[in-house]
Amino acid sequence: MLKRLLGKASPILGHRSDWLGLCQLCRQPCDEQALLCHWCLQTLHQPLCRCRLCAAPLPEHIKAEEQICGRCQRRPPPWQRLQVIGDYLPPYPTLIPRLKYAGQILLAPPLAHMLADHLDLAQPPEVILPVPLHWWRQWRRGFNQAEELASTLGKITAIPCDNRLIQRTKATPQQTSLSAGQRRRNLRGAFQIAPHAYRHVALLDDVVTTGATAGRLTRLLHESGVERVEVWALCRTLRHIKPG
Ligand SMILES: O=P(O)(O)OC[C@H]1O[C@H](OP(=O)(O)OP(=O)(O)O)[C@H](O)[C@@H]1O
Repeated sequence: MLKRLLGKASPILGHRSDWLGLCQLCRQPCDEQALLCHWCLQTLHQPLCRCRLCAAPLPEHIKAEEQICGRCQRRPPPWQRLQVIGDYLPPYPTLIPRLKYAGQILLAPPLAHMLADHLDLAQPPEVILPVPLHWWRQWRRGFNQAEELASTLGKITAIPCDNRLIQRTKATPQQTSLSAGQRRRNLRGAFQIAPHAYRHVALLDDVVTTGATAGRLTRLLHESGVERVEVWALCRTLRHIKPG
């Protein structure tokens, strides 16, 4: 139903030929390669100073090495860093569902460019690992939004992507419809990690909400020998991420 509604509300944007030369947000004519006009692109930017662990916004004057919020100092999440563009605030609640549920995969490259602009790559990971979908959901959707983002991000950063290391072996209900506790339980036994030799990885998802997905995968990656897991996502929600 949601797919059908979003499909009607917004034009299909699966191929460059589908684009009518209008900004995908304000519908004004626009020449931008980014599919968004100059003004709407500005609304995608968010402040850069954020907690290194949960990406909550912090005052600008805090030094980089001290950028850990009070909550994360008390109860740190399992990953070593969370990097996002910003909070899940407009226009992201418009753009991300269009990408995922209305098949507008041409939105992935401009969103990946925006994320790249917000990443600190002083210590780059060896590999980008997009969070996988179960094959059945990927087949129904026609693509995996995280793989689409990873593909562009890999080209921009020159960091290779590995779409096969993590397998989603269990078809679980969507996280979106569940409470925080249900989200954690929902993912039990959902993923498998293939043998590898990575030590520092970036796990890429579209959104981090409670952190259940990123947390589950971080633990599995640590168990498989990874020492440093960075989580990269377009957005985080404003609720505090639960450590486990
Ligand atoms: O931080 P969390 O609370 O785990 O929530 C975030 C996850 O929820 C969404 O996926 P969902 O399972 O809804 O599937 P989707 O890709 O079909 O939207 C999103 O793509 C993340 O993977």
